[in-house]
Amino acid sequence: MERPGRLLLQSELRVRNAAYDVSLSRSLLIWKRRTSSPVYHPFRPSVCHSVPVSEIISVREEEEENGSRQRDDGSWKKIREREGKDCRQAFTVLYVERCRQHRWRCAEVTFTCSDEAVCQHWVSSIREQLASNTSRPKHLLVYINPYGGKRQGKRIYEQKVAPLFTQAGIATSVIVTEYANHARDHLKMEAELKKFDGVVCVGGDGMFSEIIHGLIWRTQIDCGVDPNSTEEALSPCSLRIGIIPAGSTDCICFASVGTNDPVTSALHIIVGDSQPLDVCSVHHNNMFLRYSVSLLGYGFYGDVLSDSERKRWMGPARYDFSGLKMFLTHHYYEGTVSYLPAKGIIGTPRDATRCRSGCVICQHNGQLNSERSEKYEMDEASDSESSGEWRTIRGKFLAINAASMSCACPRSPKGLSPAAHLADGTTDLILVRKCSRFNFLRHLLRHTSKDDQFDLTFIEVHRVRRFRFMPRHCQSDSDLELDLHENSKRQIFSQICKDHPACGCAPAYSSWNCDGEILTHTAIDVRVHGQLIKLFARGIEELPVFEDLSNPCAI
Ligand SMILES: CCCCCCCCCCCCC/C=C/[C@@H](O)[C@H](CO)NC(=O)CCCCCCCCCCCCCCC
Ligand SMILES: Nc1ncnc2c1ncn2[C@@H]1O[C@H](COP(=O)(O)OP(=O)(O)OP(=O)(O)O)[C@@H](O)[C@H]1O
Ligand SMILES: [Ca+2]
Repeated sequence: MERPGRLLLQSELRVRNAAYDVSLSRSLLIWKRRTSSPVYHPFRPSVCHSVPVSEIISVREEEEENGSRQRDDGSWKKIREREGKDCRQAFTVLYVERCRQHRWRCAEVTFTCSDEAVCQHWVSSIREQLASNTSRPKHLLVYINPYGGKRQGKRIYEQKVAPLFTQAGIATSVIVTEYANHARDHLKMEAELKKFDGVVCVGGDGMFSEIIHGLIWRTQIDCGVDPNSTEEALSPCSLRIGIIPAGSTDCICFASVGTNDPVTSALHIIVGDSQPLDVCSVHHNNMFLRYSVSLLGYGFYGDVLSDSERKRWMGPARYDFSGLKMFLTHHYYEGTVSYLPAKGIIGTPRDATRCRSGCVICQHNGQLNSERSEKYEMDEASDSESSGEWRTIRGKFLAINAASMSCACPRSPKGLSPAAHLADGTTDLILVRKCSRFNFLRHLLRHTSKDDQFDLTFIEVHRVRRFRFMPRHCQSDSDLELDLHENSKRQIFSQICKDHPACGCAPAYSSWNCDGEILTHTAIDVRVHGQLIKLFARGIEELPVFEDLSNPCAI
């Protein structure tokens, strides 16, 4: 609980006709029921509420006419007329109320006071406090994907989010995308980012990935950095991004807020939260492909995604059907993984830490990472293969997953890598070697339970800063032209085999699932850029501990 600062205002006001002592300080609004009778009522708890000023959404005056009160949205609210008393002034405070499972909702309380001047003073004082909070957005650029998830993006925004933004006095420019990559291209070329202090993504993980692609690209261009380079450090984006979940997995929203509820996300945007986030850049032979913040998956998750793309009409259920189909098909893929283990960090993929609000591991490793990037700039040779720090693993894999965050989502509440951190500058590389369906099912089941996901013999996990993957069939460039014919023949066969599952042979290639989009290449080079972007979120809050004695109501 925040300690109350210096008192700014203190009055006796009424809430539903009961008398309350109401006080406003720099950090808290408190209203405490006056125990009217001098005798202490041992059974009546002295009702006291306190709300941090940083979580007040807005304050509005209530006009009153003949005993009933008109709200801003035109609906009428009866108030009990006080016999013979003069007309009373009233104002309503809207504030964040925490519910179960990290959900937030907008609660309101109406104060009536006898004297109009007092009422005006309260409204203007609270408004002054809100206006002085510079981390709150004033003008947002909103992209709505009408096509993702259950195709409810527009309805979700219009019914649940826009009214809250209006209440909070936030101006919005809304763009409903008409085709894939519309948002990315608009951000790259047309958007005048100077006008806005935030971007809102109404859609799923794929839409978010598209938006950060546009935003990061634009930021590099504006800062004179070549976005294609594999060695140059990228410039961080100053604009925060809010996610209104309207997709099928929504794991980025789930892992950074703790729930995929649109109202909760809208409230985190309104109060102006800020959560840094790692971003992976993916290249193929020095050509930039895409950014990833949640899952880069080859093998199982890649096949699930490519099979589900044809079933988008099923909405989110498409993943379960494709998942079952790919589980039964049980293909494995050969290739070589090389990675650069993260040095000098605290935390491992199998420790008991969890990334929560104010995560010390992200703060510690994040700084380390920024210091390192200066050093890195100097002697970037240190990262080349010759430095000997790189590890290489060759083998047959059912899945190769790089989780830059826990990837917690409704399907898998703990996530693919429960101890992964949002902003620690690393990604957890999970290698699932060829094994029996039974064992693979044991591994999958652990995604939905709390057991240690990695204590199985055929699984290994490494916390890395960079990694590369080369499928076995993809020869190194030198001898490529020699058996190009051989290769293309094999690719043709593998394509034929892929299209006709009846044929028993396993295809040589899977595809990479990059935040829910299929990558165009399988041989990739991935780098983690620590805390490259920021979300309108605060990480998953620890469950509220019992009100400690420093609770302002206890005074
Ligand atoms: C038997 C129960 C097994 C339950 C296994 C649950 C695993 C769920 C793991 C979810 C991991 C989500 C990672 C997030 C990736 C996102 O960036 C991306 C874009 O949104 N989403 C997907 O690629 C979407 C990926 C969604 C993959 C769903 C896979 C469903 C597997 C079903 C296997 C059933 C086997 C049953 C055999 C009897
Ligand atoms: N107007 C549009 N028409 C067609 N496709 C679009 C449109 N707008 C965005 N897209 C594309 O739709 C794809 C999927 O969108 P999104 O990720 O929001 O939904 P989803 O895939 O169901 O959710 P998740 O990624 O969480 O599983 C994105 O790659 C995005 O580029
Ligand atoms: Ca990370």
